Amino acid sequence: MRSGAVGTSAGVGSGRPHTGRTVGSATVDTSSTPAGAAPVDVLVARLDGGIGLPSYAHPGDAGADLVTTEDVTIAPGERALVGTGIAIALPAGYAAFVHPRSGLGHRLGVSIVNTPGTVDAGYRGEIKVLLVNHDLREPAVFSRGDRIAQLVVQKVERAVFHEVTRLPGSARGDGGYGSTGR
Ligand SMILES: O=c1ccn([C@H]2C[C@H](O)[C@@H](COP(=O)(O)OP(=O)(O)OP(=O)(O)O)O2)c(=O)[nH]1
Repeated sequence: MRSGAVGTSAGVGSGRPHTGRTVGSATVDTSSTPAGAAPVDVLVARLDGGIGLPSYAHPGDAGADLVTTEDVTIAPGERALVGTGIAIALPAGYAAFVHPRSGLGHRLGVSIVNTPGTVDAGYRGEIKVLLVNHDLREPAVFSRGDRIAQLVVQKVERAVFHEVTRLPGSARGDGGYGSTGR
């Protein structure tokens, strides 16, 4: 929990321990994981000593912020592959997804070309972010240490693909691409 004028309260009526912070008369859930779920351990190698570990801005955030190791200016409509200075080893059965930050999209028109980027459990290289500046007029300017993306760690399934000649029916069928109307 961040320092500040926040308190810890016991859950009421849930029958289980519950941590929260009090904002006005409301209690805001500050648990960073679903009830009873332990956080997953992810090994991190810092490839750039001046860069910190990925970090969650708030309890309960899904994405841990990633920063750029370099100063970079992206011209309107251009893209740039940017290093984050970290490499990770995820447990088997997990992947990490590199998502854009909504604030950068709103403020600068910056997103990620291949959003979300997929970091495989077996990948040991530096996590990089392929930023794109969608703004038509203004360059996007980032300094070393600026937060450029967020990393969401998730469990993933491995599928076994079984070929069939005919798929089971469904309510949607092959409708898509606006088939339900506007
Ligand atoms: O935004 C991203 C996306 C991917 N990667 C790294 C981790 C991932 O495990 C690896 C390969 O990514 P992906 O499978 O998307 O790349 P590909 O174009 O299919 O290349 P490859 O042939 O290497 O799989 O690149 C990143 O660092 N950032």
